[in-house]
Amino acid sequence: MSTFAAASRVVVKVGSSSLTTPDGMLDLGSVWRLVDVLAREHGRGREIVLVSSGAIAAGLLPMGLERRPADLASQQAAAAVGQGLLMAHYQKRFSEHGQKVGQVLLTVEDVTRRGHYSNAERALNALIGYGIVPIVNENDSVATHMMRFGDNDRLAALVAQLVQADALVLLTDVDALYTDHPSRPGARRIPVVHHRDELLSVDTSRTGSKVGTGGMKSKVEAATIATSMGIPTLVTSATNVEAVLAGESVGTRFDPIGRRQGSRRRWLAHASEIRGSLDLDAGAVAAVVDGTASLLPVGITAVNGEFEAGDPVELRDEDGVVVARGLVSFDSADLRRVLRRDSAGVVAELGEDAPGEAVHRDVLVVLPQGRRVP
Ligand SMILES: Nc1ncnc2c1ncn2[C@@H]1O[C@H](COP(=O)(O)OP(=O)(O)O)[C@@H](O)[C@H]1O
Ligand SMILES: N[C@@H](CCC(=O)OP(=O)(O)O)C(=O)O
Repeated sequence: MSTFAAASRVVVKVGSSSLTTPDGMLDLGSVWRLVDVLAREHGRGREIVLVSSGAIAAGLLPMGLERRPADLASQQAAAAVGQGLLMAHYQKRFSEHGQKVGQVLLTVEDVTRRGHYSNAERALNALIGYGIVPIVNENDSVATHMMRFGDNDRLAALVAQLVQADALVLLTDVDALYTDHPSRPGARRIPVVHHRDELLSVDTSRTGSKVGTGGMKSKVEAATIATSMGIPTLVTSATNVEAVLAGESVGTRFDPIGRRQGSRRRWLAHASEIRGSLDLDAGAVAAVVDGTASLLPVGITAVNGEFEAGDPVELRDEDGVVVARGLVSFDSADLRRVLRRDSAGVVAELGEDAPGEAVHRDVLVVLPQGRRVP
C-alpha cells in the first residue's frame, strides 16, 4: 500500500486558491467537497489534522472588499471576520458527517519556540485523542509583520512535525510541481522528488494564484522541512485529495530524507531556505556560539538581503563564515534602522512594540564547526 494510503495520522493543508472562486471569494462547494473526503477518511479511523487557509478570503465579502487587501491591518481585520465564518462552514459540514472540529490558531512562536510548542502539541494531541478534527490556521489577527508565516505551507510542515504525522499533503490549485511555471512552454510535471538536488533546476519563482501568498516556492520549502524530519509529503490539487488518500500516484511526492522524530531545530539547520544574512561583531559571535544568548541588534554590523520578520537568516562572523542560523524577528528594513543600537536605542527608533532580540535563542541553531560555510 502506498505511504499516503497507509498513513494513519495525516496533516492536510489546503490553500486559499483551492477554497475560492475566480473572483477571490470563499467557494462553499470546494469547502464541502474537501470536508466530505476528509470526514469519510476520519470516519474510517484515520486521524486528520486540517491546516486551512481562507480566512482572509472569507472576510472579503462581509467587509465589502473586492480583493485581498495589501496592507497588514486590513488583512488582519478580514482574517478576524473570515476565520469565524470559515470555521462555521467547516463545523456545519463535518457535523453532517457526525464529526466534531476544533479551531487551533497558531503563531510562528507557537510552533518554533520551545516553551510554546509544547502547548500547541498538547492541545493538538488532546483534540486528536478525543476524536476531533483540529482545524489549524495562522493567528492572522495577532501575527504582526514582525513575526509571521504569511502562507500556511511552512506552518503545516511544522504542525506535521508537532503531531508526528505519518504524512503531509499540501493541496493547491495545480496538480503537481512542474519544472517551471505550468503556463510556460516545456514545463513538465515532476512525479517524485527523491533528493533536494533534484530541485536545483526547478523554477518556482513565478507567482501563484491571486489569493494564495507563498506560491509553489513555499510548498517546496514546506516539503523540504517535512521530509528532512522524516515525513513524506505530497503536493497536488485539492480535487485530487481523494486519490491521494487512496494511494493513487498523483501530484508530486517528496520522499523523506531524514529520520522521523527529528530534532525540533533541525529544519532550521538543514532545511529552511535562507532569505538573508546578518554580519556579527566578535562579541556577538562569541555570545551566540559559545553561550546560550539571543542575538541583539547591538551586535549586528550589517544586514544582507531583503527578508520579512520570521524568515530564516544566516549569522556570519567577521570573516564571513556562517556560524548559525535563526528566525529573524525584524524585517530587513527595520533591522537596518537599528543596527548597533542597544535596547533603548531600538525602542527610540521603532517604538515599544519592537522585539527585544534580533534572533531569539529559541529559534537559533549554532552550526557545528564542520558544517560552517565560508
Ligand atoms: N514550478 C511550478 N510548478 C507548479 N506551480 C507553480 C510553479 N511555479 C509557480 N507555480 C504557481 O504556484 C501556484 C500555487 O501557489 P499559491 O497560489 O500560493 O497556492 P495556495 O493558495 O494553494 O497556497 C500555482 O497556481 C502556480 O501558478
Ligand atoms: N492565514 C491566511 C492564509 C494566507 C494564504 O493565502 O495562504 P496560502 O493560500 O496557503 O498561500 C488566511 O487564512 O487567509
